[in-house]
Amino acid sequence: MTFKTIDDITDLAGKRVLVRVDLNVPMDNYKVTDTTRIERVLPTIKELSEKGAKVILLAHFGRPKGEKVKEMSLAAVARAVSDLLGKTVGFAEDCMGPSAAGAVAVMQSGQVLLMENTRFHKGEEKNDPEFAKALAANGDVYVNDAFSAAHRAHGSTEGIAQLLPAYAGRTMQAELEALGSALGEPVRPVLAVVGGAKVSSKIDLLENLVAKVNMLVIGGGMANTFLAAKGVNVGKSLCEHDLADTAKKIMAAAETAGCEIVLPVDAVVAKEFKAGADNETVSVDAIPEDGMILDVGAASVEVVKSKIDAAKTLVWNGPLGAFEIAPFDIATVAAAKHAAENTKSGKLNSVAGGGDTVAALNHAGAASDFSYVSTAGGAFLEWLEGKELPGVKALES
Ligand SMILES: Nc1ncnc2c1ncn2[C@@H]1O[C@H](COP(=O)(O)OP(=O)(O)O)[C@@H](O)[C@H]1O
Ligand SMILES: O=C(OP(=O)(O)O)[C@H](O)COP(=O)(O)O
Repeated sequence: MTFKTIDDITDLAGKRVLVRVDLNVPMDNYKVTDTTRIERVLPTIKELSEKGAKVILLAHFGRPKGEKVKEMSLAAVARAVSDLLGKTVGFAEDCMGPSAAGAVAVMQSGQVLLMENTRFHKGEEKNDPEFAKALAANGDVYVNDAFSAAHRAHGSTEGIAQLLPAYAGRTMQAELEALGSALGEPVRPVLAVVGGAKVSSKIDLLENLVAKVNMLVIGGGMANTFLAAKGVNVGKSLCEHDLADTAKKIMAAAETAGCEIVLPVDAVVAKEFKAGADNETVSVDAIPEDGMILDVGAASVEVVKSKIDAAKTLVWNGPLGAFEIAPFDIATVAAAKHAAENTKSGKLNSVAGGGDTVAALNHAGAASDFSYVSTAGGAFLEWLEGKELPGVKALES
């Protein structure tokens, strides 16, 4: 597929450039706790700004479902972008309408403005053409630098690209090139590790993924849904019981494809979701009724390590446990360090991605030893499945 890049935009000086970025960063009490995604979009912002464009950033944050949710405002993120860019980043209270237009109208060449969360409008996720039109009204051209949101056919990732001349940003280009060269023809056996909390939005892609990989380790919140589908009582754990049939279908597809599915054999359970909560490690057959699985147990970690040893290529999205709250980071840190060691010694090609996964690898001190770290989680897995990503497709020239 070919697409235009920033090199193809003529006469950038003074142009209003709407840049879709992914600023869906891990946050704690209005403080950004991992800045990787921001750092990755800085080259595009800097280049456009240095070439005299008016740089207008569009982004989503969390899943506010079309409502204005204070905790999901991008105002705090604007400050973090400003600090890392070393330049003031203005903030518009809305991504469309009078406040957006007013903020854009007073911009000078080279200035940078971040618009409020696009998902505060229902039209974003519906990819409503009227919403896309309202976004497009503030720009002359559109640049998509959010590879990690390119699996979403939303107003700011797909709809808008139909309305304005559309170009790929530097990170979008770099991600596609790096993933192509790291995983275009992966050396087998290939191991996928999938964990995290976005169960309903990622479970479907596992059905195709099992046909592409030799082993699939399932951890984190995702594992609970599979365990429950197998009749395990997961107590009060994060679990999507209504997806039991989907989980069963995936396990059947894996068997047909000859992909080994590895589920936890033990779990660290607690009664509260908080740092330092009292916890115990139990077999998955003995989860207390009032317990929550917050990490996979030590025996499961050993199994995961042995699968990493058996693999020549690793793709990883989603932490194995609630790594933000100690001690439920133990399994994720141990697996990350093990994969980093195997990569350093040349035994493993390791690719990991996802906002929280990257934060977890940084927390483990392992990110720099991975072969490649993508900003994308779900998008990267869908790319691996061989799916066309709507946000990328819309850039096709
Ligand atoms: N057993 C679990 N119970 C609840 N939350 C979990 C569990 N395991 C992992 N998580 C949470 O999953 C989140 C990351 O999931 P996800 O957003 O899917 O990953 P990524 O952003 O890397 O794609 C983290 O915030 C982590 O706390
Ligand atoms: O964080 C993201 O994806 P990821 O958790 O798969 O890395 C992207 O910003 C997409 O967010 P979404 O999964 O709410 O559409």
